Amino acid sequence: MRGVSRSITVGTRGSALALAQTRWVVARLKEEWPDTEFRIQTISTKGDRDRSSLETLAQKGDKGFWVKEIEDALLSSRIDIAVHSLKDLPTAQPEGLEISSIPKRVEARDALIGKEGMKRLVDLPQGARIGTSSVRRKAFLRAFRPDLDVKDLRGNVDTRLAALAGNEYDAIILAAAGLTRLEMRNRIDELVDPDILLPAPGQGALALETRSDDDLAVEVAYAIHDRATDDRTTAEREFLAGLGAGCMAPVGALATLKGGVLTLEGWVGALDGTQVIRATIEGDADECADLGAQLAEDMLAQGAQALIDAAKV
Ligand SMILES: NCc1[nH]cc(CCC(=O)O)c1CC(=O)O
Repeated sequence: MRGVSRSITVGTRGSALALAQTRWVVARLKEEWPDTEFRIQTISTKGDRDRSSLETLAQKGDKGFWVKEIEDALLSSRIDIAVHSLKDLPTAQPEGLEISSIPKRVEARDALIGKEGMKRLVDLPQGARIGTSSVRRKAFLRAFRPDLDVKDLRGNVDTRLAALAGNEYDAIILAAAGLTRLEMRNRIDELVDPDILLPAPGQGALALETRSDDDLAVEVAYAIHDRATDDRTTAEREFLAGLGAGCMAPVGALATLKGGVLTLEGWVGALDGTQVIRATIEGDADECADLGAQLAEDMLAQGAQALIDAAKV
């Protein structure tokens, strides 16, 4: 039996999704550390309170939008482990904090939920109104189907589902992993092919963040680490970092692993859908960080910076 002498406080945002994924993490940690006591502490972030439009948020380019207050709680030892959606986490951690564990990712793709007769992207009629919360989805959807009316839709998963029930949208797109964690996988009408809509870097994966010098919390968290997910998401996030971009940029990345070979695909799109730069790189999984950085360089040479900058204004 493994146990640690002190209780561990796990902190997260208070949204239904954040709580569902934190309860999942704590249940997994409990399996590994049956004699340890875990507590869950919720913390409100700027992202939970700000009701600005997507464009305004992208303009602010605010990196720690969903995480600043949680990282402050870690640094002041009010919590010991923070649970984040990896895609919301800036690509660099503040001094004194580190990502000490990345559990296995089950689903990176985006999901479509539509009204009757609108249950697949290819079946949507001309001009169908699609609600989404990210500039990445907007850019890639408009590139795939310029005829669609892609509209802003912010809020938590419940808010977005309620909006679909109203008259303003014919379909909505959101991360499949979030719906799965909320036990709403049965609501998904289509898992969108990554060839149409490349997921956000790190989408669907979780990250456990700790103080770097808290050996106990680091060890506890690491018990549910998944090496393959780490390699894949490291490549994806290094790509994002190499572009100098964050989670509010029109950037997609998805890495796959086969027999130690990592293949990373990256896209950068114009918000109006008129252009998508796509590139792929392949190499040894041990070089995952370098592969991401190299792909970013390749894309910058192809003019990616202008698309990223344009999406901010
Ligand atoms: N920015 C919000 C956010 N952060 C993580 C998820 C979903 C779960 C995940 O990607 O791990 C979502 C909602 C969404 O994109 O639909």
